[in-house]
Amino acid sequence: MKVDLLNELRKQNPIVFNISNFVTVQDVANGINALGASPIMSEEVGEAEEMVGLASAVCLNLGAFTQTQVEQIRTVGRLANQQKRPLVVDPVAVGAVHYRKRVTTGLLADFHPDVIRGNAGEIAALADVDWQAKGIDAGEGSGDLVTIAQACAKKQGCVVILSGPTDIITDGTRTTKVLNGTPLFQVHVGSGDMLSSIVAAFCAIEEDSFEAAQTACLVFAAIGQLVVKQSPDVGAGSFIVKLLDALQRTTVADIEAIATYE
Ligand SMILES: Nc1ncnc2c1ncn2[C@@H]1O[C@H](COP(=O)(O)OP(=O)(O)O)[C@@H](O)[C@H]1O
Ligand SMILES: Cc1ncsc1CCOP(=O)(O)O
Ligand SMILES: [Mg+2]
Repeated sequence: MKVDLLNELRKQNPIVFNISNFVTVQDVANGINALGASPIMSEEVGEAEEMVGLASAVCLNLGAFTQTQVEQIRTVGRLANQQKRPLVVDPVAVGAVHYRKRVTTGLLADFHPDVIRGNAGEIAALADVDWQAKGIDAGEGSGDLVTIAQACAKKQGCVVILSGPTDIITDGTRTTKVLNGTPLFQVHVGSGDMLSSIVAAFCAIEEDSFEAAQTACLVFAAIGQLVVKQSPDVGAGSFIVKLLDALQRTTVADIEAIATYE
């Protein structure tokens, strides 16, 4: 695990172009900014080519799109492939809404992501595995999560992150489980969206998407865990504030001291 990619990220301060959703856009921007990357957002297809050109990685969040935005997302995804920018997709609620699954499947036929990051309900849906997703949340299912993540990686031909109490990162062959984290991530809407853009930030500075993805998962989960260790009384409101502080201040050594993965 290359935890010191975090120092490289802070040194390079890569620009990450995000198509976010209106719910969590500010968390995403401040999250990657605090960590050490440089966010930029856009909703206008007319500037897509320039946006992709100036960015070192692109994150497409499918959390709340209109038909117009789907066409912007399609254009940006194709441009990211053409301009060889690392591309991360977050398929929010694709397991809970048939319309989203249909649109997302169409988008994934038009461009190729380097990493897909979702919870169990979302990754199961993209692997065509039976699962009861619950809105934006993972929901319930009985399948083995490592098997589901690997099936999704093989089907989609990219690195897959199945996040949750344990994050599973796989390219279909290599697989890592990150055991760090805190249940408080679940009481803040936007935790997953922040992680997806942080994955894009690491992809901007590390060519191997699997390495980038596993480091991003460890860094984010460990920093959340450290927040709770340092402030045991933290609740849903103060968690995000303290998380932003910790994204800015936590060192590679702090993370290495509690890193738990296999
Ligand atoms: N119960 C939990 N314990 C520890 N970490 C968690 C838990 N649930 C989620 N996380 C962490 O929260 C972040 C967001 O993951 P997740 O909740 O799966 O995404 P989403 O918000 O898209 O459903 C990840 O870093 C994950 O490791
Ligand atoms: C509530 C909500 N509705 C549409 S997108 C969104 C945010 C999802 O954020 P996350 O997947 O990070 O919890
Ligand atoms: Mg999500």
